[in-house]
Amino acid sequence: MDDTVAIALFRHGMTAENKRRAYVGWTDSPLMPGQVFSEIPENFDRVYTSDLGRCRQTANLLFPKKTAEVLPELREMSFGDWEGKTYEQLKHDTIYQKWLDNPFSISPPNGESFSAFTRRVQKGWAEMTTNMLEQRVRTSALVTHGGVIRYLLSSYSPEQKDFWEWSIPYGRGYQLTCSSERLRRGERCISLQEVPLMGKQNGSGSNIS
Ligand SMILES: Cc1cc2ncn([C@H]3O[C@H](COP(=O)(O)O)[C@@H](O)[C@H]3O)c2cc1C
Repeated sequence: MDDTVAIALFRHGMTAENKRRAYVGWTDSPLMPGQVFSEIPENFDRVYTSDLGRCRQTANLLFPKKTAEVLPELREMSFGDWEGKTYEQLKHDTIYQKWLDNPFSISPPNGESFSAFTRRVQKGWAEMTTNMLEQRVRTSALVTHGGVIRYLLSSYSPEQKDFWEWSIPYGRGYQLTCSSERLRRGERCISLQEVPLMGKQNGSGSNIS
């Protein structure tokens, strides 16, 4: 019996805030107009999404026939007072400079610490995978954010790369194939591949996060 489960992780399409390279965590920002996503050839049993509008919007464009299940725990890290600000606007801020040197131990003012963020994402991942295993879902797609995907790949991909080593293009997906048993135990998956998209998506191909 095939005991594997596939989970494809998609980053949302580019937003205006992404384009001006502002920090956007919990701030909502609609997708840039005119982005065309081709339909995904794979027929996913289930679609999950972060609760933020840019992800819900992308989930609707990628999977127009499916109702996505919303997982608020899989939203991006909160940048607190820095939300909507760019590097140029923040570069003279001493806390920001310290954070750039060590984003895993310094927190943005009124934002989330990296450890609070990863605890929350782990909770969301556990909720999603438990739901998949209980309901015998074999293939699912999760539409989420750059930071969340980096963290999930650095934790669950068989390839052991650090958080910053992954490049996460807008609107593209990475598919993890996992054994049910390892997934249940919270262990690494067994393979990782890029999800091939049919056609092309405007505004993709950039790795800016
Ligand atoms: C530790 C950490 C450092 C970051 N530096 C930039 N981003 C990135 O996070 C956001 C990516 O989210 P989205 O995919 O919704 O566009 C970007 O705004 C960018 O600021 C970070 C994210 C994290 C977790």
